[in-house]
Amino acid sequence: MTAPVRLEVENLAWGPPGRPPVLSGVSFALAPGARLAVIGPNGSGKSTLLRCLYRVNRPTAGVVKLDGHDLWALGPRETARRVAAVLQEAPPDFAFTVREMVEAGRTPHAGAFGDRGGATVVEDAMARMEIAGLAGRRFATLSGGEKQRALIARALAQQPGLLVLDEPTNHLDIRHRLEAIELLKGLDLTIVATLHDLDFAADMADHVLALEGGRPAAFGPAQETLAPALIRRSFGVEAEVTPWRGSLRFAYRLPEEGA
Ligand SMILES: Nc1ncnc2c1ncn2[C@@H]1O[C@H](COP(=O)(O)OP(=O)(O)OP(=O)(O)O)[C@@H](O)[C@H]1O
Repeated sequence: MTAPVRLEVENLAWGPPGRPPVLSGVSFALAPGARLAVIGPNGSGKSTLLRCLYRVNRPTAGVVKLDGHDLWALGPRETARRVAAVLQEAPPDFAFTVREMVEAGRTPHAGAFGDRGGATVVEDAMARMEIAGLAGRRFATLSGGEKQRALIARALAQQPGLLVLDEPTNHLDIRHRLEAIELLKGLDLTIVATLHDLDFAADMADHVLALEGGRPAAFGPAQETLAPALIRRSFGVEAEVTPWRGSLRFAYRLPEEGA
């Protein structure tokens, strides 16, 4: 099992070749085991930031460091041992079964002598996501929520030190959403997740990074950062924020005409 990583992002920028950056000036640090929710309106750069964290987008400026090592100085295999990603884009409609999908998470750990203990890790990951009963089914035949749980199971089988998730509660029903959040909180991992639902951001995260137009608008402890002023500024809505069982709950409405 990889230990949770310390993640440092320093003055990060990314843009498509020959075009202005769509993400810039992003800096933050997470202690090992911290959980960050990245929030912000559509098109604010959340997925772009995640792509920089799992080594798809090479920064055009700045650096991403895992335990002090530049992500781009680590090879892809070394990165895959440390970072797992659960993305919104479902994999193509291939013929893999659910078990084979989850087993694919073990690839970075397979050495010359195979992957000792890997089968147990795979079974454990499927049990945690309640998909053991679906192990023999073709992934492509699963419901949206079942697919999402299989993708999280694959990431867990990878035993990363950093888990990056793009809208992990998408497609999940209310109970599975709450269970997924509890599961993430129970993992001894550093976590970065984009979340549109601020209730779940407050439930899951100890820190929040708000992006606006590809730039950081706020970074700090979740309970302090998720305040009405930030929500109004970021999303253009009025918010009432209520403490609730150690977390926060949010009610919204559009601003009154002329307000
Ligand atoms: N490869 C690319 N080429 C051109 N523009 C891009 C590319 N990737 C992202 N962008 C642009 O960068 C901006 C940020 O996109 P991104 O997907 O990171 O936003 P987001 O905050 O995740 O949005 P959403 O909440 O809608 O998922 C958008 O305007 C998007 O069109």
